[in-house]
Amino acid sequence: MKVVIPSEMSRMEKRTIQEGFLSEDLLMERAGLAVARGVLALSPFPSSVVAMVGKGNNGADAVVALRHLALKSIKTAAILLYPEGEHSKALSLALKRLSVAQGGRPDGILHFSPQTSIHKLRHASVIIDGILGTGFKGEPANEVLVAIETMNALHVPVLSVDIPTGLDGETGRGEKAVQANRTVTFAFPKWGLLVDPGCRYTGDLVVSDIGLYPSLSFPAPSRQLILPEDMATLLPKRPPSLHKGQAGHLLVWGGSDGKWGAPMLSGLGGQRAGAGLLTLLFPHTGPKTSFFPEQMIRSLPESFSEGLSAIFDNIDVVAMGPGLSPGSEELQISRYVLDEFSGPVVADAGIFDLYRNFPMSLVRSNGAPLILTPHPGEFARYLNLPVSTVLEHSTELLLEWSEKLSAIILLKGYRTIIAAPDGRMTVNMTGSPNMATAGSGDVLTGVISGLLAQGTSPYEAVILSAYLHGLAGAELAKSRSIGILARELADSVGLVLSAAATEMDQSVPHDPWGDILLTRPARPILPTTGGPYEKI
Ligand SMILES: NC(=O)C1=CN([C@@H]2O[C@H](COP(=O)(O)OP(=O)(O)OC[C@H]3O[C@@H](n4cnc5c(N)ncnc54)[C@H](OP(=O)(O)O)[C@@H]3O)[C@@H](O)[C@H]2O)[C@@H](O)CC1
Ligand SMILES: Nc1ncnc2c1ncn2[C@@H]1O[C@H](COP(=O)(O)OP(=O)(O)O)[C@@H](O)[C@H]1O
Ligand SMILES: [K+]
Repeated sequence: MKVVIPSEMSRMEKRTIQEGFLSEDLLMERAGLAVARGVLALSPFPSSVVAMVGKGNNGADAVVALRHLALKSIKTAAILLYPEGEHSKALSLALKRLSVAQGGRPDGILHFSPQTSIHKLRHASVIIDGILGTGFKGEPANEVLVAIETMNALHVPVLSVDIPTGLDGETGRGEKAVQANRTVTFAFPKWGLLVDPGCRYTGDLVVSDIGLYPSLSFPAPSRQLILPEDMATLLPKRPPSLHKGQAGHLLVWGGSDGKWGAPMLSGLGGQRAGAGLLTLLFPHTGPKTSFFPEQMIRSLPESFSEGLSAIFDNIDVVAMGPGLSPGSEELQISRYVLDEFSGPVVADAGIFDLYRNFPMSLVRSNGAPLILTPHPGEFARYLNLPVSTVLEHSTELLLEWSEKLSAIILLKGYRTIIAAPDGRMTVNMTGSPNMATAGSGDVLTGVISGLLAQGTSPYEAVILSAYLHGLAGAELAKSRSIGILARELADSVGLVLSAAATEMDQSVPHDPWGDILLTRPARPILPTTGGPYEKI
């Protein structure tokens, strides 16, 4: 599914109006009606609905919603943050229409003050947040901050129009944003609503079609979200005559004393994703057998400078880094893999420590595909930045570094995000807190590598893996929400992949104009900066 940023959204709106001959009034009617429906989803029989109204079209949408509710005999009030002279044309018109629908009640349209508005707000069944939408830039002005704080301090359900006020739709930043219970967004989800920390402010996210012409906005989607229906086109094809030699040979190189399990789990992830053959490459001091008998072991010779090419012959994909401890031999081997091995390389864990003082050296001189899968702590160490900076600026950092390194970067987390050097980005929404267990990330590295080994193209392999890996955790959570082992997560990947492959051909009838409910994030909100990665 396409995901947009605010500038794409306003371009789409302008061109739909100018070239598509749909009026702003009509689009706003549809938007307002979707919001009114959202209000009733939160509170089916509201005693009163109050809207906090800014000066732009976000406020106008909220006022249109109030009118639809007033016409159904629901008590409504619009609380205005700005004097009439500052209102957009659409807002002025919407207020006139509301006043008629309210029968001209003097307390139907009021001006905001923290002292006098609090009574009305506190007794509302739902508050509509129509202060700022996609026109928001910078930091919320003072009068907006006061309104946000007033709303957040009350225990009244809040429905945000398009985006919670104070949230940046392009990056998901917004420490002081409205904490919504539901957000009704128009046409397409905005990137900032889906990524962390923005996703913690949206509540349930509903995407409502309002009739915009997406083709009038951009030639190709640059940002997206993976939905179940996207899987059909991404899954590797497995003809009936397939033999293991055709399903790819994955080599996982990693491990160190105390951490031999990490590469084994990556190997298992690759095998559960369908790789035909799996070899673990260990130093000569490493184990000679794997915990899993289906995995082959190859030991590096004590002096390996001449022998590396033989090791990587006939290998389709290399995953390197799980459990790896940095050292000069490790640098030498990784250089060989990056520059001489011609297949895709997935780099994780120990590789980020190995290259932390010279991050640009991770570039592959042979130009073959490179995929990096750090968690925020690893990415921060690798770039020598505080973790809080990585968490706050994840979108920008991923775009910048994937271009610099010519690599696909997947940043793991509650909402994993993926960036490609050409500017494409994907956010993944599957997952479950039961995955917060050692080795989950190792499994993901393996799943990506396993799909690559079967010939899936790099970007597709990465986004599909993030989706499947999260789905596997969520499936397991149905029977075990706590205490899973990473090896069980890998097993679950195999099961969800198989289920997806069998369901692939069954088309589900759907309503293309229907609202889409995207998410039910956990509440209450958690601190978004610092957090557990600070300790790593
Ligand atoms: N896109 C679509 O297809 C459709 C969009 N629709 C709706 O329109 C909404 C976008 O409307 P919009 O462009 O009028 O912007 P909106 O967010 O209401 O506010 C703009 C005002 O905010 C102000 N402002 C900015 N930053 C600020 C700050 N930090 N602190 C304080 N103030 C700040 C800024 O003032 P300025 O800084 O320019 O003085 C400006 O006057 C969109 O979200 C959706 O709800 C639907 O109706 C139909 C189809
Ligand atoms: N609460 C959660 N919601 C969604 N995904 C999660 C959650 N907790 C962990 N994960 C996923 O589990 C994986 C953990 O990876 P990582 O931190 O690298 O673990 P390890 O290093 O132990 O293998 C990531 O893919 C992350 O997205
Ligand atoms: K809003």
